Amino acid sequence: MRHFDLCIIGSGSGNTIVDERFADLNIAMIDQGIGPDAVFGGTCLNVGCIPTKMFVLPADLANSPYEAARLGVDLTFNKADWPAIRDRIFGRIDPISAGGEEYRATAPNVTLYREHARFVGPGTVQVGDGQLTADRFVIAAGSRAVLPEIPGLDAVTAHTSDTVMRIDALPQSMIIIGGGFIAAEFAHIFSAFGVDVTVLLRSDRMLRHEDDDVSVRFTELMAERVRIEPHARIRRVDPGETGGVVVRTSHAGDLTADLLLVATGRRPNGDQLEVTAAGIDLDDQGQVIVDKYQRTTVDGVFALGDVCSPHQLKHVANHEARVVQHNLLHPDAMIESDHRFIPHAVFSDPQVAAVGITEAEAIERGIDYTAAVQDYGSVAYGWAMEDSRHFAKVIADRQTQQLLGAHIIGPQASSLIQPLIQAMSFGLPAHQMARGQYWIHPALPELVENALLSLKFDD
Ligand SMILES: Cc1cc2nc3c(=O)[nH]c(=O)nc-3n(C[C@H](O)[C@H](O)[C@H](O)COP(=O)(O)OP(=O)(O)OC[C@H]3O[C@@H](n4cnc5c(N)ncnc54)[C@H](O)[C@@H]3O)c2cc1C
Ligand SMILES: NC(=O)c1ccc[n+]([C@@H]2O[C@H](COP(=O)([O-])OP(=O)(O)OC[C@H]3O[C@@H](n4cnc5c(N)ncnc54)[C@H](O)[C@@H]3O)[C@@H](O)[C@H]2O)c1
Repeated sequence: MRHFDLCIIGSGSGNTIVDERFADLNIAMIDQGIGPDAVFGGTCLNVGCIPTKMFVLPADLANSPYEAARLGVDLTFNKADWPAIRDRIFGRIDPISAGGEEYRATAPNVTLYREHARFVGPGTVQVGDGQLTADRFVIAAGSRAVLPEIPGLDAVTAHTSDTVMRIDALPQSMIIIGGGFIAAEFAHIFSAFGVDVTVLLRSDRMLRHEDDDVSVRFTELMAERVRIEPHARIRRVDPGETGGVVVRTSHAGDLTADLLLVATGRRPNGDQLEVTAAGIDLDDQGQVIVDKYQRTTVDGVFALGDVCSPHQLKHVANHEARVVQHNLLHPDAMIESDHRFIPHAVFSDPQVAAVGITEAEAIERGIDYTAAVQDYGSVAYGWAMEDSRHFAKVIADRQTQQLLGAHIIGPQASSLIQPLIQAMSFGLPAHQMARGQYWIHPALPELVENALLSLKFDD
């Protein structure tokens, strides 16, 4: 049985840990691969953040005639050349994945295993037919798409985000089950490309974890482009008579489509890694339990990213990887992860971005807060855009003026949110942030300035 100084399981953010400072360690890296082709490099690069955003860009263009017409420009959307878009995107991504694998496979102090791993005892991992041991482990095994228990689902082709970006041709129609991040982004992508999209929701709204004002507005705006079925009650799924699927519901009868996309959340992979065989504890959500140093319940075993975090976001996985990297190198001077103000963005149309608490959470926690909603159309650039649909909402502590939450729905939301993340991270009070700096006129960040100035404080 081979023994290593360090074993890293997962080549997503886990792959960022090993650099020249680890040159004197004998390292095993294990990755079974991701997506239909079991590629190297994890979710974000291959089947997550990067390809989705590369599809969003042409989708935004395909959707632009609608906006252009409002402003007096006559554009026509003719068609999306799906194979060309798909092949351009993966023609750029696949070589990066292959190059990353080659780099790791040829590193003198790294042994790369491209197989499924599972713990069989403390400090011992089964990899394919063999076993290995290591002094220290990093569990960076990510998460996987969950398929809900719907009768018949296993007898139809149910796409997930892992497969839907590589389909041969655009379908004419698509049913999406779920109303979260992935549903919101793919509903935009495929409807912009001309696909007839139906979204089946368990609740009454898409993005229901966002601030209520945002999720209500998002659902209204998305409903102009796709069919949304709230409170959908799915009885079963069957293959369609001429291909595709039939989703049988008890609220709207049988719904048919050429393609079914399931986007109902992702489950951490600690169970399949059988971490409990090594004494590593999982919580009731299946996440590997870690402390503030990213240490699991077993000495010498760290975890990071989706496998241990309620925030399944790449910037969180990357942050935690930097913490783990430091703590491996400096076991006597460990640093803590900073999970205070974790932002997120949904790259749909409209975009949504948020950081901190929602207004409902402020009420639930009994916080003495003040909130302000600022419409895009109320600032110069938004007025020039003739925007009447989008807004920013800020929530602050009424006494300290510290920002507690920020929520933006509209163009460039994912960029506009950044100064608000900065203010929260560095403790900048709202009015000081608004008046302590220039805001370029007539640029869109004046939306943030005016939202801050709209907050009413006691003094
Ligand atoms: C469609 C989609 C879009 C997304 N868009 C965004 C976005 O815009 N912004 C954002 O911040 N986040 C986004 N995310 C989330 C983001 O991709 C993840 O949070 C992030 O990639 C997690 O990184 P990780 O290192 O924890 O895991 P991963 O990158 O998933 O790496 C885990 C690796 O471990 C391997 N592995 C798992 N189990 C085993 C095992 N037992 N044996 C061997 N190998 C194993 C897997 O094959 C995988 O390669 C998106 C996710 C999806 C699905
Ligand atoms: N832009 C981004 O940062 C981005 C983009 C995509 C994915 N992600 C990450 O990936 C994760 C997974 O995305 P997701 O959209 O699959 O999950 P999600 O948690 O965002 O949404 C899941 C949706 O499925 C619904 N649902 C759950 N079980 C269901 C069932 N049995 N029947 C019907 N509906 C059901 C939920 O009500 C919810 O609407 C996200 O939570 C996010 O962390 C991030």
